[in-house]
Amino acid sequence: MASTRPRLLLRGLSIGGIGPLDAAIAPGECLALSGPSGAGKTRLLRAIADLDPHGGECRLDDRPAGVFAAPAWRRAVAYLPAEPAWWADTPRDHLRTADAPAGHDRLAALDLETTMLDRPLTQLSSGQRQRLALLRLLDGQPQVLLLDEPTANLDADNIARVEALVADYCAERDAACVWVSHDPGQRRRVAHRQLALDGRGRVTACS
Ligand SMILES: Nc1ncnc2c1ncn2[C@@H]1O[C@H](COP(=O)(O)OP(=O)(O)OP(=O)(O)O)[C@@H](O)[C@H]1O
Repeated sequence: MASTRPRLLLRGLSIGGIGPLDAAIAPGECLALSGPSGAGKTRLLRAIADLDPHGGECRLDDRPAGVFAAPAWRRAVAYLPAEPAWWADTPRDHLRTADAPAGHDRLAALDLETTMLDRPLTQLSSGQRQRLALLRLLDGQPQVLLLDEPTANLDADNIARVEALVADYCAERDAACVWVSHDPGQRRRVAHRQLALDGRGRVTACS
């Protein structure tokens, strides 16, 4: 981690009775977020991405979210939903760097064929779409990744590929990551620190 100034700073973040959450995530650092189903993990990620009204403060490199235009904040602090939405027919329509070397490298890193880029999304498996959604997210070159169970539909080999790609991206770009996972083994593998919510959305444990 190149610097001690937080990439992402959260102060008193709350939404619908969930929180408050305070956290400082350094460049290159990954924070795992866990808690029972319904605890509020998704709502907190959406609050950080400024997708829903919330309380508290989020800062990127010490700049408050309020000084960013909403689309700029959401590009820099990018949220990957557990069930990503698609607005066009094929993966290529969503990927700016599909034909660039970096785009090809990332496809290969996730064991995706380039021919897949032109297939209708409706004809791809949920695991293929989940990996493509991660590529779409990285395409925007975010400084913070908010990952909501990004390997939920994947087998062990592809889980390892996703974990490696995210780790490489964060290390290369000094990006921060908040990774929601129900898998304790995955949280230990990917995260430098962990934070847990109880069933009522309060922070109960940090490590
Ligand atoms: N837009 C919303 N407005 C009000 N309540 C909501 C909204 N979205 C979800 N909820 C509720 O807020 C609580 C937290 O939901 P959330 O999706 O954040 O849980 P989660 O911890 O991500 O769960 P899971 O592990 O099952 O994905 C749940 O009780 C849910 O029903």
